[in-house]
Amino acid sequence: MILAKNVSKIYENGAKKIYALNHINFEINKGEFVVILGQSGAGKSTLLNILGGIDTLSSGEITVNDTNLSAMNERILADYRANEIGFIFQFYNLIPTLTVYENVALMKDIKEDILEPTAILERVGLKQHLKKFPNQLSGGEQQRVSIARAVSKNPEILLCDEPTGALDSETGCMVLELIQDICREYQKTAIIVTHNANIAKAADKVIRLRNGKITEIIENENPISIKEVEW
Ligand SMILES: Nc1ncnc2c1ncn2[C@@H]1O[C@H](COP(=O)(O)OP(=O)(O)OP(=O)(O)O)[C@@H](O)[C@H]1O
Repeated sequence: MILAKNVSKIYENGAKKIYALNHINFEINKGEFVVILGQSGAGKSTLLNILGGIDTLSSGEITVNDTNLSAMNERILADYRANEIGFIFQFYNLIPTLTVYENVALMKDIKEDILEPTAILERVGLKQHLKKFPNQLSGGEQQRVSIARAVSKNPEILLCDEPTGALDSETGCMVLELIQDICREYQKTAIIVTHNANIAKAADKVIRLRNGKITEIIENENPISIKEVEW
């Protein structure tokens, strides 16, 4: 479904070139739960942003369902972001002046036929909180709103950048479990960037980055459930 061939991303800093991604190759199949691991500066967010169509690569090729991301013009890329991608960020990025319901329903402005916000908020366990504002919720609850928002567009791919980074380990575990369950139920592909190597055993595939290069790709035949992960 996603095929990356010889992908590089270079930032130019004066005469100095920084290879945020350095000739990487990988493949992600539909429905896979993929974890991207690596230390700070390894290139994880750069990769996620390119996959999400909010950044561009310098060379190489990424195809998603046989469509070449680099060949998309701005309008097609905007459609790709609207239809194919759901983003989940570390700090939730909810709009503080909108209610829980409104934060999800807002997606109608991006895509007409979204999943019904109340149903999806019910699925993530927030039925009782529809009229609350984000600052009246815990961090874990806010992240569940952002999961509902990402899933409401019914995209094929969920991109999650450190989704548990601001949460305690127990809440983080519940959030990851929810992402994993939702991906299985709705048959989504999830790509999760994290510093936390413990969740690797729960992934179908682990891509390990270091200084912009892939050092290892592991495929787990029998991934464990998030519940079984030792934190
Ligand atoms: N806009 C930019 N301009 C210049 N260099 C950048 C830019 N964005 C990222 N970089 C550099 O590219 C490299 C990869 O950065 P990236 O943010 O992808 O790493 P990361 O693995 O996500 O790190 P972290 O875990 O700290 O978020 C780093 O060396 C970073 O300094």
